[in-house]
Amino acid sequence: MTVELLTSEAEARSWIGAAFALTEQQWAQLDRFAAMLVEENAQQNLIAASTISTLWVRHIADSAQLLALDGAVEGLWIDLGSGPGLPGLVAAILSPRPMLLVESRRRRCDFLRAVAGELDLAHVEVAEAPLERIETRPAATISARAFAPLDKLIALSTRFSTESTRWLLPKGRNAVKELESLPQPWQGMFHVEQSRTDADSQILVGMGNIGAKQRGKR
Ligand SMILES: C[S@@+](CC[C@H](N)C(=O)[O-])C[C@H]1O[C@@H](n2cnc3c(N)ncnc32)[C@H](O)[C@@H]1O
Repeated sequence: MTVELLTSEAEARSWIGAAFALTEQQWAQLDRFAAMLVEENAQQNLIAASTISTLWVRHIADSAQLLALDGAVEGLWIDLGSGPGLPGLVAAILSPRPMLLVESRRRRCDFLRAVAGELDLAHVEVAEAPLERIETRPAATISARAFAPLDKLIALSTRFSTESTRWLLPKGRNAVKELESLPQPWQGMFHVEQSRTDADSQILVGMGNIGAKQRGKR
């Protein structure tokens, strides 16, 4: 499907406002999150400095577009390797669904907790540990942005999936290549969506319990 690319900060804001019918409070929360992200970036490396001038396209809308692709309307969303909350905190501002942010680095978790606290996002939980050590919980949605190569990502996270889990995996330029490297039964669980924020990037959208389909078998 053809999507209209967001090419400016104004377009990114305008698309988010229209797509999610934002309240004033949500606008204020997104603006505050963006400001805290830029401020904290001077203390720890959260986003490339070169992307600060295009923060709304490159990070906020880039994260928000995942929520627009999510078929699940309720249930736990788990964001793997959340870093500064991309896409997890953006999705949590736009949706009241329970959000589990999994992040192994303490300073990043401190930032995630600070934002969730200041923005009063009581439905956000921060799991400060490697994903490998997180207790298994069934997820309605699993997202992972710049977290791990696809095969590793699936191996680490399949235990959180059920037959109705929605997978939202922005994969940049290598999306199709990574998908094609998966065993056939897993490939069939995904389709590819064009990113709204980068003409060369794509998002793998999947559905189901990957663990239930054994590697190499149809
Ligand atoms: C490249 S960053 C991406 C962060 C964020 N998703 C984004 O798009 O900006 C990957 C993040 O995953 C975290 N991470 C890597 N391996 C992890 C693991 N096994 N469990 C939890 N977090 C992990 C890193 O600490 C880092 O914050």
